[in-house]
Amino acid sequence: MAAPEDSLYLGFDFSTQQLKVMAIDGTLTVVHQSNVQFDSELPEFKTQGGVHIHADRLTVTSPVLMWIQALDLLLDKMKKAGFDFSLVKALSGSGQQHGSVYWSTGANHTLKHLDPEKSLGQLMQESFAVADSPVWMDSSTSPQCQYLESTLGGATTLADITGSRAYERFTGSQIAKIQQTRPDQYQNTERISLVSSFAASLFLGAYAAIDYSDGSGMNLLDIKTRCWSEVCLEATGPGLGKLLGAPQPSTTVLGCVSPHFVARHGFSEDCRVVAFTGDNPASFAGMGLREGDVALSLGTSDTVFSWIRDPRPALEGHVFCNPVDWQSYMALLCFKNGSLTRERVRNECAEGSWEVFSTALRDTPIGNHGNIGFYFDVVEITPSAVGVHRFDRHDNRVSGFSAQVEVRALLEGQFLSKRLHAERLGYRIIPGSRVLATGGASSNKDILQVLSDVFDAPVYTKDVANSACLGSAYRALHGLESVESGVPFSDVVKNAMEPKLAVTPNPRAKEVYNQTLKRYAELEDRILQET
Ligand SMILES: O=C(CO)[C@@H](O)[C@H](O)CF
Repeated sequence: MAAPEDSLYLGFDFSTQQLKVMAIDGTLTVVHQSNVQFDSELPEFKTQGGVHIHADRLTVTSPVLMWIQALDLLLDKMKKAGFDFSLVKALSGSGQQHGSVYWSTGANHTLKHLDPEKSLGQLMQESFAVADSPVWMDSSTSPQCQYLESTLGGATTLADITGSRAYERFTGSQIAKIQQTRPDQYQNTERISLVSSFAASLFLGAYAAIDYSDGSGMNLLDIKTRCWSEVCLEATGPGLGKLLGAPQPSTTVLGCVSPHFVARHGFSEDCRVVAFTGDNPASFAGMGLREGDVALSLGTSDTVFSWIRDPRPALEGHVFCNPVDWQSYMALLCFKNGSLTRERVRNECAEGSWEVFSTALRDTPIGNHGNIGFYFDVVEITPSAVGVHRFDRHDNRVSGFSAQVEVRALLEGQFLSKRLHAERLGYRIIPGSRVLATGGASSNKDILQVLSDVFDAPVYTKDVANSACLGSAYRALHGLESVESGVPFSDVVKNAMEPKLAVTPNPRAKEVYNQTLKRYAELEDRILQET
């Protein structure tokens, strides 16, 4: 039996700007990392931030052959660094969500007969009916979104089935646009993959299934039956079910790595390929979330992941099948007004100093004397609103707060919004619930104290750089072990770097914020009606 440190597990992340890889051993220790930056290392594709923004400023694509050549480059880099591929027992990965790849007729045969004497870039030049894959930054498919929602009977019906209302970046509308505007290329397509299942297909040497979790980001999968929704397929394009193949659980071991990788790079022929998934589901796995947990990534925009068992899809946010527990779900909410808004208020109300900002939080009471603020410097995603709106304890609009009250109103408002919208999607604070905070603001304990008080839960911090890669490597290990023993993911990662307890909620906070949350929801509705 190989010692744990002699067995390696790989996690790849085909993200927007780069291709990354992380290797862990059987003790979950990271033993190797590498990456390929698309713009600088594959300049012949002339991308900016890994994409091409077209003249209409709405269409955004990435060259699929760039992703393929990046994989050739990355594996060569690893070999030059002395990485021993023969120790890899399983690999998995992730891809930017919603992007789509259109394999041309005959590509499956090419995948099954990859000459190890040649690179993937040389072998797959003619394998794609669409050279420029639409990616998640595209917003050119509003007509297709409107058609899909109206065909389904409205946004709410579509959200109830697929976990989200129609979004321009979601794959269903992107496929519909290709079919309508490039019928010859659609006709020459024998398979459609997501970026995640496209990457898995390269390693597998055959078309890989779309997994339930990343498939939830297409407006095509019924997230309760985990099958394609026939009505959504019919509203999108002819013969689409056959082109997509059947979706599979995210824990599926798809098979062994293609002979191309054995002969060309020295992989073991027994190395298993575990289904790839979306970057956010992979990050969810990398953070080691468990039922009742909610994770906040506090960055330029703030992202909220929560583990939910009973989903309540809404017109905001997204419910995806859970990548590590096929009977559960994960919710994803995006908030555009994040750190830039926090920095603006720090500059205007705290002399540009985080220390003065923290003092303001320590010197103002829980509940902020009933003052509530909404700070949408740019058009917010959740909810769709804009502008700064302030209310006093009697729900009267006011034009301003004192500097210290403004600082607390900003943070209470941002965290009340996150709790309100997460609960609307089905998140529930249960005994043992944890808030996991990552990103820049998670280093400020006074900010975390407000977060802990609003959620009435302890806040932990965890350095989750490259969480999508790490989550993919964990999933590779779990996929292999679950075949042999059915062990749950949480058992496989239980020795992973435990998050660090940062703060616990003030006992008085629960009563205050349960009341404030109701007022916040009513005032948000008022803003939405007025604007
Ligand atoms: O569109 C998104 C999620 O819905 C983005 O987070 C992409 O997954 C980034 F690749």
